[in-house]
Amino acid sequence: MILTVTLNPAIDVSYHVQHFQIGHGHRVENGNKTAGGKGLNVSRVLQQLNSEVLCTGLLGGSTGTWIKNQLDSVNLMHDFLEITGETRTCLAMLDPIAGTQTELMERGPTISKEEVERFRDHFKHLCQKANIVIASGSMPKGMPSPFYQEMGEITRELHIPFLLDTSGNALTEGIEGRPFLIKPNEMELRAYVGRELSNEEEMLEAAKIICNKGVQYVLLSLGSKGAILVGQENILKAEIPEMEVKNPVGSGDSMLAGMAYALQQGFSISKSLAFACACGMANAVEEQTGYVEKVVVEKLVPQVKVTPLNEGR
Ligand SMILES: Nc1ncnc2c1ncn2[C@@H]1O[C@H](COP(=O)(O)OP(=O)(O)O)[C@@H](O)[C@H]1O
Ligand SMILES: O=P(O)(O)OC[C@H]1O[C@](O)(COP(=O)(O)O)[C@@H](O)[C@@H]1O
Repeated sequence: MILTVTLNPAIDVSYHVQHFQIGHGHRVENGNKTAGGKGLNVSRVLQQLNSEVLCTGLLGGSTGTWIKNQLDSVNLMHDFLEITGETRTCLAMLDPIAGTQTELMERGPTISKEEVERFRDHFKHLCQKANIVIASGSMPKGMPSPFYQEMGEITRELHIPFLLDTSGNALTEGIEGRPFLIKPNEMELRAYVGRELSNEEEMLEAAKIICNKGVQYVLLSLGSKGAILVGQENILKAEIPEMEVKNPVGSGDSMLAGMAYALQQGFSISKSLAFACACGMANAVEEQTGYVEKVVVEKLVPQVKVTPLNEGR
Protein backbone atom coordinates (compact mmCIF):
# COMPACT_ATOMS: atom_id res chain seq x y z
CA MET A 1 0.00 0.00 0.00
CA ILE A 2 1.18 3.52 -0.84
CA LEU A 3 0.78 6.05 1.98
CA THR A 4 0.40 9.68 0.85
CA VAL A 5 0.91 12.53 3.29
CA THR A 6 -0.71 15.93 2.74
CA LEU A 7 0.12 18.18 5.67
CA ASN A 8 -1.61 21.16 4.03
CA PRO A 9 -4.54 19.91 1.95
CA ALA A 10 -6.76 22.36 0.08
CA ILE A 11 -10.00 22.72 -1.75
CA ASP A 12 -8.66 23.52 -5.21
CA VAL A 13 -10.94 25.75 -7.28
CA SER A 14 -9.97 26.38 -10.90
CA TYR A 15 -11.57 28.94 -13.26
CA HIS A 16 -11.19 29.35 -17.00
CA VAL A 17 -10.72 33.06 -17.64
CA GLN A 18 -10.15 34.15 -21.23
CA HIS A 19 -7.81 37.17 -21.45
CA PHE A 20 -7.17 37.14 -17.68
CA GLN A 21 -5.96 40.56 -16.61
CA ILE A 22 -4.68 41.69 -13.24
CA GLY A 23 -6.75 44.61 -11.90
CA HIS A 24 -9.86 43.65 -13.91
CA GLY A 25 -13.11 41.89 -13.01
CA HIS A 26 -14.02 38.77 -15.01
CA ARG A 27 -17.38 36.99 -15.34
CA VAL A 28 -16.71 33.26 -15.40
CA GLU A 29 -18.45 29.89 -15.48
CA ASN A 30 -18.64 28.16 -12.09
CA GLY A 31 -15.27 26.96 -10.85
CA ASN A 32 -14.20 23.34 -10.89
CA LYS A 33 -13.80 22.27 -7.23
CA THR A 34 -11.63 19.34 -6.16
CA ALA A 35 -10.12 17.83 -3.01
CA GLY A 36 -6.58 19.00 -3.47
CA GLY A 37 -3.26 19.89 -2.09
CA LYS A 38 -0.50 18.02 -3.83
CA GLY A 39 -0.78 14.77 -1.85
CA LEU A 40 -4.48 14.36 -2.58
CA ASN A 41 -3.88 14.86 -6.30
CA VAL A 42 -1.18 12.18 -6.09
CA SER A 43 -3.63 9.87 -4.27
CA ARG A 44 -6.39 10.30 -6.82
CA VAL A 45 -4.05 9.56 -9.70
CA LEU A 46 -2.68 6.47 -7.92
CA GLN A 47 -6.23 5.25 -7.53
CA GLN A 48 -6.87 5.89 -11.23
CA LEU A 49 -3.81 3.72 -11.96
CA ASN A 50 -5.37 0.99 -9.75
CA SER A 51 -2.86 1.26 -6.89
CA GLU A 52 -3.90 0.69 -3.30
CA VAL A 53 -3.51 4.03 -1.54
CA LEU A 54 -4.15 5.46 1.93
CA CYS A 55 -4.21 9.27 2.39
CA THR A 56 -3.21 10.95 5.60
CA GLY A 57 -2.33 14.43 6.83
CA LEU A 58 -4.16 17.16 8.70
CA LEU A 59 -7.75 18.26 8.07
CA GLY A 60 -10.02 20.66 9.93
CA GLY A 61 -13.19 22.77 9.82
CA SER A 62 -15.94 22.71 7.21
CA THR A 63 -13.45 22.69 4.32
CA GLY A 64 -11.84 19.63 5.93
CA THR A 65 -15.23 17.93 6.14
CA TRP A 66 -15.91 18.74 2.46
CA ILE A 67 -12.61 17.10 1.51
CA LYS A 68 -13.35 13.97 3.58
CA ASN A 69 -16.78 13.67 1.95
CA GLN A 70 -15.19 14.00 -1.48
CA LEU A 71 -12.68 11.27 -0.72
CA ASP A 72 -15.48 9.02 0.56
CA SER A 73 -17.52 9.65 -2.57
CA VAL A 74 -14.70 8.27 -4.76
CA ASN A 75 -13.79 5.49 -2.28
CA LEU A 76 -10.34 6.88 -1.55
CA MET A 77 -9.17 5.44 1.76
CA HIS A 78 -8.12 8.12 4.27
CA ASP A 79 -7.03 8.44 7.87
CA PHE A 80 -6.39 12.12 8.64
CA LEU A 81 -5.70 13.73 11.98
CA GLU A 82 -8.52 16.13 12.84
CA ILE A 83 -7.19 19.61 13.70
CA THR A 84 -8.91 22.69 15.14
CA GLY A 85 -7.84 25.05 12.31
CA GLU A 86 -9.72 25.42 9.03
CA THR A 87 -8.26 23.65 5.94
CA ARG A 88 -7.37 26.11 3.17
CA THR A 89 -8.69 26.89 -0.30
CA CYS A 90 -6.46 27.46 -3.35
CA LEU A 91 -7.52 29.21 -6.56
CA ALA A 92 -6.19 28.72 -10.10
CA MET A 93 -7.08 31.03 -12.98
CA LEU A 94 -6.42 29.33 -16.33
CA ASP A 95 -6.32 31.52 -19.43
CA PRO A 96 -6.70 29.25 -22.47
CA ILE A 97 -5.92 32.13 -24.85
CA ALA A 98 -2.66 33.29 -23.28
CA GLY A 99 -1.85 29.76 -22.08
CA THR A 100 -1.16 31.09 -18.57
CA GLN A 101 -1.91 29.68 -15.15
CA THR A 102 -2.22 32.07 -12.17
CA GLU A 103 -2.54 30.51 -8.73
CA LEU A 104 -3.45 31.85 -5.29
CA MET A 105 -2.39 29.39 -2.64
CA GLU A 106 -3.52 30.12 0.94
CA ARG A 107 -0.96 29.40 3.64
CA GLY A 108 -3.43 27.27 5.58
CA PRO A 109 -4.21 26.80 9.27
CA THR A 110 -1.81 26.99 12.22
CA ILE A 111 -1.04 23.63 13.79
CA SER A 112 -0.61 23.43 17.58
CA LYS A 113 2.35 21.69 19.25
CA GLU A 114 0.02 19.05 20.59
CA GLU A 115 -1.36 18.38 17.08
CA VAL A 116 2.20 18.02 15.76
CA GLU A 117 2.95 15.40 18.46
CA ARG A 118 -0.25 13.53 17.73
CA PHE A 119 0.42 13.55 13.99
CA ARG A 120 3.97 12.22 14.47
CA ASP A 121 2.60 9.19 16.34
CA HIS A 122 -0.21 8.75 13.84
CA PHE A 123 2.28 8.79 10.94
CA LYS A 124 4.57 6.23 12.59
CA HIS A 125 1.59 3.97 13.13
CA LEU A 126 0.40 4.24 9.49
CA CYS A 127 3.91 3.58 8.16
CA GLN A 128 3.61 0.01 9.46
CA LYS A 129 1.18 -0.72 6.62
CA ALA A 130 3.07 1.10 3.82
CA ASN A 131 5.57 -0.04 1.20
CA ILE A 132 6.04 3.46 -0.27
CA VAL A 133 5.50 6.82 1.46
CA ILE A 134 4.91 10.02 -0.53
CA ALA A 135 4.86 13.45 1.13
CA SER A 136 3.76 16.41 -0.95
CA GLY A 137 3.20 20.10 -0.63
CA SER A 138 3.81 22.99 1.68
CA MET A 139 3.76 22.82 5.44
CA PRO A 140 1.14 24.68 7.43
CA LYS A 141 2.30 27.16 10.09
CA GLY A 142 3.27 25.55 13.38
CA MET A 143 4.63 22.42 11.70
CA PRO A 144 8.37 22.24 12.59
CA SER A 145 10.32 22.97 9.38
CA PRO A 146 12.46 19.77 9.66
CA PHE A 147 9.32 17.60 9.75
CA TYR A 148 9.96 16.12 6.28
CA GLN A 149 13.52 15.38 7.38
CA GLU A 150 12.11 13.48 10.34
CA MET A 151 9.75 11.57 8.04
CA GLY A 152 12.75 10.66 5.89
CA GLU A 153 14.52 9.26 8.94
CA ILE A 154 11.47 7.34 10.19
CA THR A 155 10.86 5.73 6.78
CA ARG A 156 14.53 4.86 6.29
CA GLU A 157 14.59 2.95 9.58
CA LEU A 158 11.62 0.98 8.30
CA HIS A 159 13.25 0.49 4.83
CA ILE A 160 10.35 2.22 3.06
CA PRO A 161 11.19 4.39 0.01
CA PHE A 162 10.24 8.00 0.76
CA LEU A 163 9.28 10.30 -2.15
CA LEU A 164 9.15 14.04 -1.43
CA ASP A 165 7.67 16.89 -3.48
CA THR A 166 7.86 20.23 -1.75
CA SER A 167 9.51 23.62 -2.10
CA GLY A 168 11.41 26.34 -0.23
CA ASN A 169 12.62 25.69 3.27
CA ALA A 170 10.60 22.48 3.58
CA LEU A 171 12.54 21.09 0.59
CA THR A 172 15.92 22.33 1.82
CA GLU A 173 15.41 20.69 5.21
CA GLY A 174 13.63 17.66 3.72
CA ILE A 175 16.68 16.83 1.59
CA GLU A 176 18.68 16.41 4.81
CA GLY A 177 16.43 13.43 5.63
CA ARG A 178 17.81 11.76 2.45
CA PRO A 179 14.52 10.88 0.73
CA PHE A 180 14.70 8.18 -1.94
CA LEU A 181 13.43 10.64 -4.57
CA ILE A 182 12.51 14.31 -4.82
CA LYS A 183 10.56 15.95 -7.64
CA PRO A 184 11.46 19.61 -7.99
CA ASN A 185 10.48 21.67 -11.00
CA GLU A 186 13.00 24.09 -12.47
CA MET A 187 11.93 26.96 -10.22
CA GLU A 188 12.17 24.83 -7.06
CA LEU A 189 15.63 23.55 -8.02
CA ARG A 190 16.78 27.12 -8.72
CA ALA A 191 15.47 28.27 -5.33
CA TYR A 192 17.27 25.37 -3.65
CA VAL A 193 20.68 26.20 -5.10
CA GLY A 194 20.03 29.96 -4.87
CA ARG A 195 21.13 30.84 -8.40
CA GLU A 196 19.97 30.93 -12.01
CA LEU A 197 20.21 27.66 -13.94
CA SER A 198 20.64 28.84 -17.48
CA ASN A 199 21.28 25.56 -19.28
CA GLU A 200 20.94 21.79 -18.96
CA GLU A 201 24.51 21.42 -17.69
CA GLU A 202 23.82 23.76 -14.76
CA MET A 203 20.58 21.95 -13.93
CA LEU A 204 22.43 18.62 -13.87
CA GLU A 205 25.11 20.05 -11.61
CA ALA A 206 22.46 21.32 -9.19
CA ALA A 207 20.68 17.95 -9.17
CA LYS A 208 24.02 16.17 -8.60
CA ILE A 209 24.63 18.31 -5.49
CA ILE A 210 21.39 16.89 -4.09
CA CYS A 211 22.27 13.30 -5.03
CA ASN A 212 25.61 13.74 -3.27
CA LYS A 213 23.67 14.48 -0.10
CA GLY A 214 22.26 10.94 -0.19
CA VAL A 215 19.10 11.39 -2.27
CA GLN A 216 18.88 8.46 -4.74
CA TYR A 217 16.98 10.27 -7.49
CA VAL A 218 16.16 13.84 -8.45
CA LEU A 219 13.22 13.87 -10.86
CA LEU A 220 13.46 17.33 -12.38
CA SER A 221 10.21 18.16 -14.15
CA LEU A 222 10.33 20.68 -16.97
CA GLY A 223 6.67 21.17 -17.91
CA SER A 224 6.14 20.95 -21.68
CA LYS A 225 9.87 20.28 -22.10
CA GLY A 226 9.61 16.89 -20.36
CA ALA A 227 11.90 15.88 -17.50
CA ILE A 228 15.39 14.79 -16.44
CA LEU A 229 16.02 12.02 -13.94
CA VAL A 230 19.34 12.32 -12.15
CA GLY A 231 20.37 9.29 -10.11
CA GLN A 232 23.49 8.19 -8.29
CA GLU A 233 24.50 6.28 -11.45
CA ASN A 234 22.18 7.24 -14.32
CA ILE A 235 21.09 10.50 -15.88
CA LEU A 236 18.12 10.14 -18.21
CA LYS A 237 16.39 12.78 -20.25
CA ALA A 238 12.74 12.48 -21.32
CA GLU A 239 11.47 14.44 -24.30
CA ILE A 240 7.74 14.70 -24.87
CA PRO A 241 5.65 15.61 -27.91
CA GLU A 242 3.78 18.91 -28.18
CA MET A 243 0.16 18.59 -27.15
CA GLU A 244 -3.04 20.54 -26.67
CA VAL A 245 -3.18 21.26 -22.97
CA LYS A 246 -6.40 21.91 -21.01
CA ASN A 247 -5.25 22.18 -17.39
CA PRO A 248 -1.66 21.46 -16.32
CA VAL A 249 -2.35 22.12 -12.61
CA GLY A 250 -1.53 18.90 -10.80
CA SER A 251 0.73 17.56 -13.60
CA GLY A 252 3.68 17.45 -11.19
CA ASP A 253 1.54 15.49 -8.73
CA SER A 254 0.40 13.11 -11.48
CA MET A 255 4.01 12.62 -12.49
CA LEU A 256 4.99 11.69 -8.93
CA ALA A 257 2.06 9.28 -8.69
CA GLY A 258 3.25 7.70 -11.95
CA MET A 259 6.77 7.34 -10.60
CA ALA A 260 5.54 5.67 -7.38
CA TYR A 261 3.34 3.32 -9.41
CA ALA A 262 6.27 2.44 -11.68
CA LEU A 263 8.50 1.71 -8.68
CA GLN A 264 5.86 -0.50 -7.16
CA GLN A 265 5.46 -2.40 -10.45
CA GLY A 266 9.25 -2.87 -10.68
CA PHE A 267 9.55 -1.06 -14.06
CA SER A 268 13.06 -0.32 -15.37
CA ILE A 269 14.30 3.17 -14.52
CA SER A 270 13.90 4.29 -18.11
CA LYS A 271 10.32 2.98 -18.37
CA SER A 272 9.55 4.54 -14.97
CA LEU A 273 10.60 7.96 -16.27
CA ALA A 274 8.52 7.54 -19.44
CA PHE A 275 5.53 6.40 -17.41
CA ALA A 276 5.86 9.31 -14.96
CA CYS A 277 6.02 11.83 -17.84
CA ALA A 278 3.01 10.20 -19.50
CA CYS A 279 1.02 10.64 -16.27
CA GLY A 280 1.92 14.36 -16.14
CA MET A 281 0.90 14.72 -19.80
CA ALA A 282 -2.32 12.73 -19.30
CA ASN A 283 -3.29 15.14 -16.52
CA ALA A 284 -2.51 18.19 -18.64
CA VAL A 285 -4.97 17.15 -21.34
CA GLU A 286 -7.83 16.80 -18.83
CA GLU A 287 -10.04 19.57 -17.48
CA GLN A 288 -9.84 18.31 -13.90
CA THR A 289 -6.90 18.88 -11.55
CA GLY A 290 -5.02 15.70 -10.62
CA TYR A 291 -6.89 13.38 -12.95
CA VAL A 292 -5.67 10.85 -15.50
CA GLU A 293 -7.22 8.13 -17.63
CA LYS A 294 -5.03 5.02 -17.46
CA VAL A 295 -5.69 4.21 -21.15
CA VAL A 296 -4.45 7.69 -22.10
CA VAL A 297 -1.32 7.20 -19.98
CA GLU A 298 -0.60 3.89 -21.71
CA LYS A 299 -1.07 5.51 -25.13
CA LEU A 300 1.34 8.32 -24.22
CA VAL A 301 4.17 6.18 -22.75
CA PRO A 302 5.62 5.17 -26.17
CA GLN A 303 5.56 8.83 -27.26
CA VAL A 304 8.08 9.78 -24.53
CA LYS A 305 11.66 9.58 -25.80
CA VAL A 306 14.10 8.64 -23.03
CA THR A 307 17.84 8.96 -23.67
CA PRO A 308 20.84 8.59 -21.34
CA LEU A 309 22.75 11.82 -20.76
CA ASN A 310 25.73 10.58 -18.80
CA GLU A 311 27.43 8.44 -21.41
CA GLY A 312 31.02 9.53 -21.39
CA ARG A 313 30.61 11.89 -18.41
N1 LIG B 1 2.17 21.89 -21.04
C1 LIG B 1 2.48 20.60 -20.94
N2 LIG B 1 2.47 19.80 -22.03
C2 LIG B 1 2.78 18.50 -21.94
N3 LIG B 1 3.12 17.89 -20.80
C3 LIG B 1 3.16 18.61 -19.67
C4 LIG B 1 2.83 20.01 -19.68
N4 LIG B 1 2.96 20.47 -18.42
C5 LIG B 1 3.34 19.40 -17.67
N5 LIG B 1 3.47 18.29 -18.41
C6 LIG B 1 3.91 16.95 -17.97
O1 LIG B 1 3.83 16.88 -16.56
C7 LIG B 1 5.14 16.80 -15.96
C8 LIG B 1 5.20 17.64 -14.72
O2 LIG B 1 4.86 18.97 -15.03
P1 LIG B 1 5.58 20.25 -14.38
O3 LIG B 1 4.82 21.44 -14.86
O4 LIG B 1 7.04 20.21 -14.70
O5 LIG B 1 5.41 19.99 -12.82
P2 LIG B 1 4.89 20.97 -11.65
O6 LIG B 1 3.37 20.97 -11.83
O7 LIG B 1 5.32 20.29 -10.40
O8 LIG B 1 5.53 22.31 -11.88
C9 LIG B 1 6.10 17.25 -17.07
O9 LIG B 1 7.38 16.67 -16.89
C10 LIG B 1 5.39 16.73 -18.32
O10 LIG B 1 5.60 15.35 -18.47
O1 LIG C 1 1.05 22.63 -0.98
P1 LIG C 1 1.43 23.76 -1.88
O2 LIG C 1 2.87 23.77 -2.22
O3 LIG C 1 0.94 25.07 -1.31
O4 LIG C 1 0.69 23.56 -3.27
C1 LIG C 1 -0.69 23.42 -3.35
C2 LIG C 1 -1.14 23.47 -4.77
O5 LIG C 1 -0.39 22.60 -5.58
C3 LIG C 1 -1.25 21.87 -6.45
O6 LIG C 1 -1.27 20.55 -5.97
C4 LIG C 1 -0.77 21.89 -7.86
O7 LIG C 1 0.54 21.37 -7.91
P2 LIG C 1 1.34 21.10 -9.23
O8 LIG C 1 0.68 21.88 -10.34
O9 LIG C 1 2.72 21.52 -8.89
O10 LIG C 1 1.27 19.64 -9.47
C5 LIG C 1 -2.62 22.43 -6.30
O11 LIG C 1 -3.54 21.41 -6.38
C6 LIG C 1 -2.57 23.05 -4.92
O12 LIG C 1 -3.42 24.09 -4.81
